[in-house]
Amino acid sequence: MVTHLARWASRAPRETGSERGEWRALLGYAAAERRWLLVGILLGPVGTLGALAQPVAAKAIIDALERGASLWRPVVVLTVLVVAAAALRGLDLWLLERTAERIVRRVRLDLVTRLVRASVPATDRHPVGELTTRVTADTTLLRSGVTHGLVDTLVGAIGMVGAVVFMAVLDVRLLLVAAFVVGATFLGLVVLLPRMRRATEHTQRALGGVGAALERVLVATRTVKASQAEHRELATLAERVEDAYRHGLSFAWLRSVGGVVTGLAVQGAFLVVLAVGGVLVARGELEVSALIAFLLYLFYLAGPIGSLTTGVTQINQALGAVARLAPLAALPQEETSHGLPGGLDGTGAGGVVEFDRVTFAYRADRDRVLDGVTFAVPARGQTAVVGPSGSGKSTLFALLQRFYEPQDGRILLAGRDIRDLGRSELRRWLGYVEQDSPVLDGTLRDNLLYAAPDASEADLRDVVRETRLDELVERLPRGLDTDVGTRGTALSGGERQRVAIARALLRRPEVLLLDEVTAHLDALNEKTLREAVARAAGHCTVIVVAHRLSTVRSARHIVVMERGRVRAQGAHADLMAEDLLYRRLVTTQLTVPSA
Ligand SMILES: Nc1ncnc2c1ncn2[C@@H]1O[C@H](COP(=O)(O)OP(=O)(O)OP(=O)(O)O)[C@@H](O)[C@H]1O
Repeated sequence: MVTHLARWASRAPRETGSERGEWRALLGYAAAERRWLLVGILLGPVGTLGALAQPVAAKAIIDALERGASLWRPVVVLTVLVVAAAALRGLDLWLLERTAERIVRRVRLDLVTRLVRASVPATDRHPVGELTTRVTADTTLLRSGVTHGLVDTLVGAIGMVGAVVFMAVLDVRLLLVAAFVVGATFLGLVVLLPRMRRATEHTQRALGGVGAALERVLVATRTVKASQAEHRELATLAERVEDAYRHGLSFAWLRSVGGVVTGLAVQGAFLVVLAVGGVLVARGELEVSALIAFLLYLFYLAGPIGSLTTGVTQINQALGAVARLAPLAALPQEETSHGLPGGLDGTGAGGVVEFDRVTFAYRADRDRVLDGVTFAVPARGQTAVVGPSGSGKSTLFALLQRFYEPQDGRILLAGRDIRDLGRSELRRWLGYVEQDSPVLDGTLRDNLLYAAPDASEADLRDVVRETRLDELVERLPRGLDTDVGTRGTALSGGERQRVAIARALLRRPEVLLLDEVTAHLDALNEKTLREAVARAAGHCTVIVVAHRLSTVRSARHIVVMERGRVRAQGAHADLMAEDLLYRRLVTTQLTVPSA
């Protein structure tokens, strides 16, 4: 789904930073709903004409009164005008609200799609809370600007021009006096608008800050409480909320000033017109009915001026929202092409997975995390990767799944460069268990079937048994259909890990990537996991970032990483005999004994 916002965001930075570009994006969204907007725009002036004609009808009643003529016709005309104008306004409002909702639905859908499909490096750079605020709060601002803002501005302008024409017909001299009102209002708007936009921008940024600060607390609630850091976090949050309040207040103040300026201008002009008009009536140069009609137009003028002010303010806010949403719309997406023709067909020469002189840094201006890494993983069985913390072990998995692209070298899966496979084809072959073993909000069944939604009930039961989750299923009140809670808080650490492994196994991957947790598991849990992984290694290739002695002992092949390089590789006994770092790792880090 490509939107105007995304198209605009993908253009040269010169244009994305410009008001022209923002306008283009805003009108692009409006154009997508042009049919209904047009109806809304047309209904607005029709209603306005109905309202504009009311003073004329009122004048007709007064004239009829003066002449002693029948009143019923002008009274009926006035009543019809009043009712029709109100009905049209209601219909217009409903259509506009509906169009606004449709536009905002489109924008939100587009943005969430882009966020979910964004590449891993792109999302790494944004705090989640801030992204959430953009998608919710900023799109709401866009909502009003792109519909009510545009329509109010147009309807206000038409109403103003209409009133001016009618007033000119009635008396040009009085019109000149009224022009003062229009001039003063525009002058006020010109001064106030940029300030209002800045205030909105600051408010929205502060709101993004609230989202980011809240996310920081909520993802680590237990750590925050255990560290007794609530008051510090609350202080930060309160500061951000206060910030949003201050800027919101300054916007409200500017808006009120705008309202007072336009209100005073209309009232002031009313008094001046009354005085000047009174003199003209006294001199016999103006009819009383013409003066009354003129004054009614003047009062009427407050409406279009109000519409115009609100409309321009809303457009201004929406333009700001467009500018803030643009970076989200420009988030680089993971390409989902199917790669070069010909899928995978069994094992390639030299091992199922092969790293060939792979060099990688998370950012171009940072140190290399992997530096010329070369090793091959034999088909079937377990290969363990060990090394000191930060030596680049988990990064190997991230590259193998193409979350990131190496700057140099290549990675082969079954003899084919993974870049030629396309991400979806590649990931179909892989199962991945993260170090944190995340459990998603939902039932145990949802969690187990997450990576293989089409797995059969029999397969599900098999995997549950293999990973010894059957005991847990029996214990849970609703078995597999028990809600395991937000972020899996209803499960123990060991259970979470087994759920994560079961989820990956159910996918029946050719290559299972397992990032072992460093936490010490009890002997039973560890044995269960080891057996489940050993069984998996019988029919697929298991690569495990190992933190336990039992894991390296049962591995066919061990790769020792040190500061982004492969330092040694081989079997456990050989490495124990030959490699100092490995020996040290075994005695210091891989200390969890075999159960
Ligand atoms: N998303 C990221 N952005 C930037 N740097 C990262 C990112 N992920 C990891 N790093 C850095 O890359 C280096 C290697 O990290 P990696 O997670 O691969 O190490 P590891 O060997 O798996 O460590 P551990 O055993 O502690 O899990 C570390 O210095 C880490 O700070």
